[in-house]
Amino acid sequence: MSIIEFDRAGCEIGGTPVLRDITLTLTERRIGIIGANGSGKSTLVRMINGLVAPTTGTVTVDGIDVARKAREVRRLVGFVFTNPDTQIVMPTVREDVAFTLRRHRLPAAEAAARVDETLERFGLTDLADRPAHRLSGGQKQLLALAAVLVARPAILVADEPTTLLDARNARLVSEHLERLDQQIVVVSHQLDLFERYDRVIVIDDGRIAADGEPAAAIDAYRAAIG
Ligand SMILES: Nc1ncnc2c1ncn2[C@@H]1O[C@H](COP(=O)(O)OP(=O)(O)OP(=O)(O)O)[C@@H](O)[C@H]1O
Repeated sequence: MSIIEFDRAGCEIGGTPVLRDITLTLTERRIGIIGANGSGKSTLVRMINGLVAPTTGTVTVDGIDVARKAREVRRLVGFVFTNPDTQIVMPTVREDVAFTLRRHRLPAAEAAARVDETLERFGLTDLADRPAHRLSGGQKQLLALAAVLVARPAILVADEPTTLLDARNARLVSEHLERLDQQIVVVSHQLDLFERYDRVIVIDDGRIAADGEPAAAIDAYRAAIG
């Protein structure tokens, strides 16, 4: 697993502190982040791939400073957003997954094989030539995952990846997430998603309010929100 390290990291946006003094070393395979609306979860996970830079302290991934070397960090850290529509950029399912690999300069046959293998893994083979924007919400989220994971990042960060999905599709996406070999960091309000995770961190008003085994951290969060 990679080492994600927050060292007294803080973030101010427009003069307002959003995260304060976060010190964390994340080495577990499956990490969940929970907390109330506006507590700072998205900002925290966006720091892991340099989408947001800390305004104090540092965040590093395997020793690489995300503020200084965001591009290098993004090769290690894939990011999936809540709304897959914001991530789908190509007309068809296959083209969208293949698009990610354009920067990788792989031999064409190898790139095609990787795309096929990734489509298969996410149950998208039969939909490969369909217009991506016409997929269902669940299929779109699987496509967003496939398009990020085809590049084989060491870490996958997912910010509320099941929020827009119905219960069946939410379960499908969360099962795919759990099966990944990658280290995953997932933000969700759907607390049962984290039952089998290795570690859960509770964020409250920009600070770490609890951190540990899922059951204990979730109980602490439930107690705090009454
Ligand atoms: N780009 C921005 N400009 C202004 N304020 C921002 C920006 N990004 C975040 N904030 C503020 O920072 C705080 C934390 O936001 P963040 O999105 O990290 O919270 P969150 O815990 O992910 O919330 P939610 O559960 O609602 O998604 C909020 O008060 C939000 O309004």
